[in-house]
Amino acid sequence: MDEAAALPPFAAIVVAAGKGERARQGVPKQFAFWRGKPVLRHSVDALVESGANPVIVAAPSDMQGEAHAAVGDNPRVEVVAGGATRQASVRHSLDVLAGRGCERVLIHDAARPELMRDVVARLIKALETTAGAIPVLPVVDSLVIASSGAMDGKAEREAIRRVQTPQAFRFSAIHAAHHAWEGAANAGDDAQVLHAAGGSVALVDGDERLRKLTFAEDFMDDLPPMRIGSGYDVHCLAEGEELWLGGVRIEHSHGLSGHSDADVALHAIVDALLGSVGAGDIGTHFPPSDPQWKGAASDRFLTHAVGLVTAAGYSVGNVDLTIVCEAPKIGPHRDAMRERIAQLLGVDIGAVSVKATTTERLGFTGRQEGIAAQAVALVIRR
Ligand SMILES: C[C@@](CO)(OP(=O)(O)O)[C@H](O)COP(=O)(O)OP(=O)(O)OC[C@H]1O[C@@H](n2ccc(N)nc2=O)[C@H](O)[C@@H]1O
Repeated sequence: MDEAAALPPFAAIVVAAGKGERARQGVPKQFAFWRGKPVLRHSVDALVESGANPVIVAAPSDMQGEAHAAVGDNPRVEVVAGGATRQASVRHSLDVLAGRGCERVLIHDAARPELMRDVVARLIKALETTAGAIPVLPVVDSLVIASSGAMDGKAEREAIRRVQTPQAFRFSAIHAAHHAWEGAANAGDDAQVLHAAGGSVALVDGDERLRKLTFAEDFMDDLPPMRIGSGYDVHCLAEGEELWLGGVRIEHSHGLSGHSDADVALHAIVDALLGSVGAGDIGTHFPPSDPQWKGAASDRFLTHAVGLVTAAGYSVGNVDLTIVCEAPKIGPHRDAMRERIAQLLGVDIGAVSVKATTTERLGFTGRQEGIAAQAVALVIRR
């Protein structure tokens, strides 16, 4: 039987308002790519698939757009502004849910991307008998009490558990507890808030896969050492247009027409880089229907693609570009293109190959109606 179908109705809150600088991903870690999509997207999708409705995502107030982009268009997901602290984000999200008849709520940290349906089911079931339930794991290492840098006794690990999220609560209990919280210091988690209000908190089995992504190396431990991507683009040749190829302006009887500067060579490289980390294609990031890209220089598209490769935990290894056209001759401009592309990619010129070929006057390129370009990119785990 489908587990989601067996669960009673519940809402979810995903706290994603932190800065996450320790992960050094260039963006807050909840928006960094991990296993092919933003960290935040993983648990939001898992909660939606488990039946959570709605899923409230508390994101930084100045990154609401990034949060919407990260979670995609899902009618069951609502993005709200988080607060200055995790607790403020949770309290505000609970207030957003108030009055909607919500009886159960899961509260989850976005930095824990792997969320298993069986953990959700265990947590929701525990609410039949307690006001709160949290997933925990035993401590396997021996523990010591430290004092001034020295061992000051042994701690009984049997009495200690490692706590994870999501944490499940009867809505009325946790909502009241957050508003009653007197603690000057920020509560470590929501179970402590409920416990301080006298609520009972049950322990259920957690899962090692629910680990929190905190440091840069957390983003790399399972990444394949290398990934490749390919890109292909075409643009029409037209009189009165400028000809930009490989980031270089070339004098020619015709130029390329398009929404941007139509640099078909850079576009192929952009798609190869985006493809290497599964980040869509150039048109999803820079829609030709979006007026802001009218006449845009394509080097900014390449810079954006390199940023996404970096955020995914990779750096550019090498790129191999082939320009397909009868004219102009690419040879005289090859090294200028290689130099400009290497500069944009942040790699040595030796990592950039620029080739050219005619199609023996065959097809649209042979009739000089347009220029095509294809590229392959290798990215290497940082
Ligand atoms: C660089 C930009 C800047 O706006 O414009 P140009 O200067 O090339 O015109 C665009 O990003 C250039 O996007 P590009 O992807 O080459 O344009 P198109 O071929 O028209 O595709 C636009 C979008 O439609 C999608 N698409 C395209 C063809 C197709 N049969 N189905 C699709 O879903 C693609 O995934 C792409 O995201």
